[in-house]
Amino acid sequence: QLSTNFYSKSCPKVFDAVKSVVQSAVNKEKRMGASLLRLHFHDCFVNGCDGSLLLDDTSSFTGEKTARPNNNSVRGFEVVDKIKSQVEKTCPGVVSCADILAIAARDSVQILGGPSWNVQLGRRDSKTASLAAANSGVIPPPTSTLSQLKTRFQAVGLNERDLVALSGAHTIGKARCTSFRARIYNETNIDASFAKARQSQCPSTVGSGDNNLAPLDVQTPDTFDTAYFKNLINQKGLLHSDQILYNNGGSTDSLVKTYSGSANTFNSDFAKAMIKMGDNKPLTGSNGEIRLNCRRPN
Ligand code: HEM
Ligand SMILES: [Ca+2]
Ligand SMILES: [Ca+2]
Repeated sequence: QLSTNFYSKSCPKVFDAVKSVVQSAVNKEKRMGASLLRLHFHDCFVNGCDGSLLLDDTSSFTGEKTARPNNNSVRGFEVVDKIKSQVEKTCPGVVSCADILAIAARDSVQILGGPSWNVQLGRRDSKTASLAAANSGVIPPPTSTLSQLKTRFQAVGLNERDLVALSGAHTIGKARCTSFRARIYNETNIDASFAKARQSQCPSTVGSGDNNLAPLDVQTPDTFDTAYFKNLINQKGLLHSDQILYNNGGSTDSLVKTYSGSANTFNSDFAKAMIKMGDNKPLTGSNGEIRLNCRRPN
């Protein structure tokens, strides 16, 4: 039901408006591109791409921001607010927050050196959000096995190829010590000097240094490239869920090799998979609403 020309009459300037805010946010801090990309993922995996993640808690529901995968982790809400207020100035009441996340994700990837694609549009915003849904495991934890990752992606219409391509998003951005502690101290499929370097900033004791950050891609944390896949081949994946994609004999090993050697294949598969992910259960027609403020229902 979505289409690339959804706003061509009602808000043709939406693309310029989003892009300019994303550009200045990334100019200020490269990591923000990663953070914006992740927001679209965490929105789409919980009850579809409906902007639910953006809602603050209200008296009638507790939202998703404090859910396990999100708490002290997802960021970029102020940038989304800035985009929304720019877009509202240009075309009041027309563009959904869910669509803004999809466009901002695309722009972020492109600005950091990755592919671009035509974003499918026409999503509407949810009037509510669910802490329980966000905590239910639909967003897989970094401790997941490969088969758990596949199941979670399959549940939203994404296959194994999409899983590997989309995991390539970890070519940018950062993770907290608490997300990779178990891997760097306990696992064997990890490069020894890499583990040592990470351990120096992430103490083994649970609760100490939990929020210390490390780049997901040890080589080029601010560039959207294929270094992530080269890291996996060198056993330098930061998360358990990263390294599991290249595990000597695993079903995804050959895809990792393909992407590590071909930016064109990776870029094209990543773009396709992003469009598929963005197609998950959108609200359309008269369902949902166009929120005026992304943080609360109208
Ligand atoms: C395959 C399953 C996935 C798992 C288990 C996973 C897990 C994680 C974890 C644990 C972090 C670090 C969070 C923290 O420590 O605060 C992270 C960061 C990130 N993830 Fe994923 N992720 C997955 C897939 C994806 C997908 C599909 C995307 C986007 C298309 C994505 C984009 C990102 C980005 C860009 C960051 C860095 C964010 C920042 O620096 O603000 N991830 N992910
Ligand atoms: Ca959602
Ligand atoms: Ca990179």
